[in-house]
Amino acid sequence: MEQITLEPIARVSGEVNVPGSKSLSNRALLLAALSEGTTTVTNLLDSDDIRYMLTALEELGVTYTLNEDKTVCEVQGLAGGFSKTGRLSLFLGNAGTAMRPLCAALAASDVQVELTGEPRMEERPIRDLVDSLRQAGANITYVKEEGYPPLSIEGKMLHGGTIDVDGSVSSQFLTALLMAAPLFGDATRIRIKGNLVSKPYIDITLDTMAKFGVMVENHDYAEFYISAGQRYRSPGHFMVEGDASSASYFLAAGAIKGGTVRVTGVGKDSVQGDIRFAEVLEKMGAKVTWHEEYIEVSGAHLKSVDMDMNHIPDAAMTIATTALFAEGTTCIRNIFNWRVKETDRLHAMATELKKVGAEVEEGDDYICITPPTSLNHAQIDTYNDHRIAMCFSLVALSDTPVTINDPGCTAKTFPDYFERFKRLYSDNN
Ligand SMILES: O=C(O)C1=C[C@@H](OP(=O)(O)O)[C@@H](O)[C@H](O)C1
Ligand SMILES: C=C(OP(=O)(O)O)C(=O)O
Repeated sequence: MEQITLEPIARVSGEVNVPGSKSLSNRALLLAALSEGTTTVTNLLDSDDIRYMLTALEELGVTYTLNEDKTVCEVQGLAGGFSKTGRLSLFLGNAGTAMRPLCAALAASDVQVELTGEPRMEERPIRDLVDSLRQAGANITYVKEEGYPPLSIEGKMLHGGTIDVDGSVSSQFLTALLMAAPLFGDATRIRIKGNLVSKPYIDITLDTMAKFGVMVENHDYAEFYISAGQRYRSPGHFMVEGDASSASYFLAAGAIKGGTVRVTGVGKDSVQGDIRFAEVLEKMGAKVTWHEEYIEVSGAHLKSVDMDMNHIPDAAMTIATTALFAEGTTCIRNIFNWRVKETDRLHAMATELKKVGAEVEEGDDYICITPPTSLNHAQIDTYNDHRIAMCFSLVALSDTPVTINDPGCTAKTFPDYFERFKRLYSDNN
């Protein structure tokens, strides 16, 4: 197994431009494919999750060209759903933003397809989405275990109407329904059951749909209405913002060992909820400058926080390792769905934080972290979870090295993370 050891880092400062947002890249590619007209997507993320979407679209008959560094993609829209004869099998790795939205769009298309993924994808729930699509008439069956991929889909015209969806496990189910709704035969009313999690991702969905010409009525995140007859139309050009979750590691580094770190590619008006990670750093005592073009963080004495972080589930993991540098006990609450992502993140984070010496309380839906007086040098297991690899790189901002097992797992969303992280301190140490 590959490993990387980061030696203690005395100081960080400088500017980092983060790669394109995973959430926006996969939404834009799918909607460009369903649109009338050609869309040029720029600042596209080049990572595993996006490659799975691109490969699936190609196999579904979508024509596109990619530039050399794969950050510009010109997509010829289909002006409606997918249509392909013969049975297809599409492998989607562990990309939730490909599996869930494609499931809905394909259920409403003229295709016969099996959706498969990595072993962990077969443990990630999808029942709430399948149940809601079945209300619209979808024909989807579970190939192995009930409620989980792989899925066999006999696509057909879905009727829309009133659909209930449980939003308490993943917002991606609602995102998938919303994006597919313009393919349905009728107007669609979506009613949310349970407490909708990760709400800001719905804002990303609605904003992207609006850029592709489809308007959704949002009744306080409890009910959504998509009127009949709306069709996706290419905006011509779609610029993907930098990834706000990827920004969190650099911003946290600035708060812990700045100097000042400026992250460009995302700014105060970003559509991504994860920019609110910087508000948590502010609460912990860091100085944050919010600009249209960048977010900048300077180091300070950090103190603990006790917060509901349901709105920033991905960036909240970065708070768990930032907590190692804060005075007092930090609690991250209302994060039950950490357990159904790339790994059981609640348990994995608790296990790895204990290895570096932290005192950790792992609750059903929360984690509390009390830092030790000095950190241990540990080998961090990453469970094929890119975010565990990235957030534990922050341990090197102490006076102890850190060894990260399988650092290549960052390829899911940030293939050259460790090179970019090193650039922040190689000029300063
Ligand atoms: O819609 C999206 O782009 C995402 C939604 C979130 O998932 P949940 O809604 O399952 O929390 C987030 O964790 C994931 O990385 C991306
Ligand atoms: C939860 C994540 O991914 P996915 O889009 O596969 O759900 C993530 O990137 O942290």
